[in-house]
Amino acid sequence: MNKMIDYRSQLDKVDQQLLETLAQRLEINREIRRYKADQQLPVVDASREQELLQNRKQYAEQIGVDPELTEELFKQILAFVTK
Ligand SMILES: C=C(O[C@@H]1C=C(C(=O)O)C=C[C@H]1O)C(=O)O
Repeated sequence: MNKMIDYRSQLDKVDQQLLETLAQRLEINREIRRYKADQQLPVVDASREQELLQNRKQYAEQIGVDPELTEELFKQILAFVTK
């Protein structure tokens, strides 16, 4: 049981880091949204998104993370930040 408490405490810490990293990304997205509005640029850049998804999947594979999970995760983030 001590082992489970230790594992869960490790997960709590990693999840906190994940959320803090997500918060950083979303803040950059907010700045880009303001910049694009000022410059009258379109919110979505489909070719950048395709390139990003390929890069993230490739890097995920390199470090042993499932590429499909990675694709799903980034598609969700991209849909959220461009809606
Ligand atoms: C941030 C941008 O705007 C949108 C959001 C993206 C992102 O969050 O990575 C990528 C492409 C765009 O659809 C950008 O053009 O770089």
